Amino acid sequence: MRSNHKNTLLKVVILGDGGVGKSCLMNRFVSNQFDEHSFHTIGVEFLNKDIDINGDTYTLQIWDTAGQERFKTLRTPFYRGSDICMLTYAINDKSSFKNLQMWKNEFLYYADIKENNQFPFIVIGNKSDITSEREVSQLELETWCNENGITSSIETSAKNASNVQEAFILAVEHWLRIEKRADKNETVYNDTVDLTKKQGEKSSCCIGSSDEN
Ligand SMILES: Nc1nc2c(ncn2[C@@H]2O[C@H](COP(=O)(O)OP(=O)(O)OP(=O)(O)O)[C@@H](O)[C@H]2O)c(=O)[nH]1
Repeated sequence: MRSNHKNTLLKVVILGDGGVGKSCLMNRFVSNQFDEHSFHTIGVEFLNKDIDINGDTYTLQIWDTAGQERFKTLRTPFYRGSDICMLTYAINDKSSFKNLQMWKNEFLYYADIKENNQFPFIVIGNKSDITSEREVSQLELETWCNENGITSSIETSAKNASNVQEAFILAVEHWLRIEKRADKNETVYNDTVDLTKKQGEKSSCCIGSSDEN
């Protein structure tokens, strides 16, 4: 009997300032471990992990990048071909939140993405276990996402494993929504061409876009 089970490989890149917890998030997700004395990443590192969503398997190839400015030339060549981008800050570090815009722009430029509202970004507010030191409110997070057309965001703690699995699932679900919409538009495009084009006539149809993210 043939199975309809699909296996899809997705490249996920994690960006954000040095020290926000990108490596710890990846290690919590992949190995369920947390390192209190995690070293700064130099360049990039990647790990694979499979997750199942609605009966299909997604192999996430997770690229953890160096957040420190001095490693910019080492990390940016790895942005191309990404399927998902996780923009990460720490809830106790306002400046890492303010830098999200810079990270988004850097990613769009080096990944060479033209239609930025069609790309699955997810914003991660890490270190949610230290709320007593909170410098970024949930409202500020929502506002920034709204202003930037981003519909997926979540607060996580790599330390106590809160919402880490959920963040990666949310990211894949976001990717799936965009993928389905692209398929639908393609079908509409093909139907339009087939149904309206008379023989010998040039096609001049265009694909409609949607505000929904
Ligand atoms: N309290 C708390 N500390 C965390 C959490 N995640 C990471 N840390 C700590 O934050 C520090 C930096 O974590 P990393 O994962 O190395 O940060 P990074 O973003 O990968 O840093 P770069 O490699 O320099 O870009 C380490 O001391 C971690 O133990 C968290 O969820 N809560």
